[in-house]
Amino acid sequence: MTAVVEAAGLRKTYGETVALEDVSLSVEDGEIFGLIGPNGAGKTTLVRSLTGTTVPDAGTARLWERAPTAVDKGRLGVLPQEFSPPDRLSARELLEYYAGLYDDARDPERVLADVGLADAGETWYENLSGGQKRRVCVGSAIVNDPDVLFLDEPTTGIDPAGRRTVWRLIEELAAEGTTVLLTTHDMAEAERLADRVGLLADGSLVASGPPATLIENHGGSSRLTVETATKVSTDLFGGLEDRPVEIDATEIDARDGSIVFEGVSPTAIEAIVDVLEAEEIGYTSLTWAEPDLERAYLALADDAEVARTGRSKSLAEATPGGGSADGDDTDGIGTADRDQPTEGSR
Ligand SMILES: Nc1ncnc2c1ncn2[C@@H]1O[C@H](COP(=O)(O)OP(=O)(O)OP(=O)(O)O)[C@@H](O)[C@H]1O
Repeated sequence: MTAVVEAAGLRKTYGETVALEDVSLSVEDGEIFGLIGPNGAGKTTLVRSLTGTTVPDAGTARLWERAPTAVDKGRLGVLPQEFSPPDRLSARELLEYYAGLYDDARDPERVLADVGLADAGETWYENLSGGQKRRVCVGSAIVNDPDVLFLDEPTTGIDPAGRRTVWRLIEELAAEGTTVLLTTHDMAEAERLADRVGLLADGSLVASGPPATLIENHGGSSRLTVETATKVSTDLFGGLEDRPVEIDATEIDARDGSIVFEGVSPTAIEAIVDVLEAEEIGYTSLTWAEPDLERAYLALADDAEVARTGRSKSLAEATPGGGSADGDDTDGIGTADRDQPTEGSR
């Protein structure tokens, strides 16, 4: 396999903000690479470095072993996070316009159908719904039939059925050999589409690998959540050491209105239900969840946060009012007199 997209030791700062710190990755020919990470982690900055729309302070970005700015633009498809095409063109006219910029473009009518807009071709861009607008933008990024496609949150605002349409389209493009770098906050999207996923946190690539490997290594274990009308004591299940009933779980955690069994085996469900019924505890639902990419992501992002600040963000977020768990507000951001370095092109 050949590396088509490569970052080596990329660093990018904006004033005091370190947007990227020593980021290295490579995306192979025909691969879909998913880039995930919290808001402000540096994903867009990485995409912009790789597409030549921002210049890193250090390190190199390469497409087919060349500087991104030296690559024939006809071979690239780029869907930025925010994209504002001319309002007063219809969806069809917009795709025809973008197709006209390339010597060898796809049929705009076919692209309209591919993004699920065959019936909205006559509608002006400004009159399309938010999700329809995003579909046109996805269409405009693929109209030149690119060899490498950068998609920054392609399905934001698109309804679930439309999302699947776009997912199938991305899968088809990859099957035909297009290399895709996909930025997303939708873990189901990353899990379904990506051959490999990279997690950026605070400008650093903290983990990468196939979704199944990240899930296996960081996704925890199977979990049963029982929604109850009242708070239930874990003592009912005998704690972990001294159980009156054998509940096969690694951790039992009582919360307000729910009790969570971690590392629980399916055979334990019957015993749990027996306890609830014997104790006459009403419950509204029992939800079984296998580890998934979302849980792996949360665990990895939290590890990164702890490494950076010494504190768990999930704890801080669980605190009413969104303050930090220990009440320390030294991280609060003052708005007065704040330097806000910008780069003109953003
Ligand atoms: N042009 C700019 N000027 C100043 N700061 C910037 C600029 N672009 C990005 N930043 C800062 O760099 C950091 C990384 O931003 P970036 O947009 O790359 O994050 P992201 O991972 O794409 O976030 P999101 O998930 O919210 O889209 C943030 O702290 C952001 O405020």
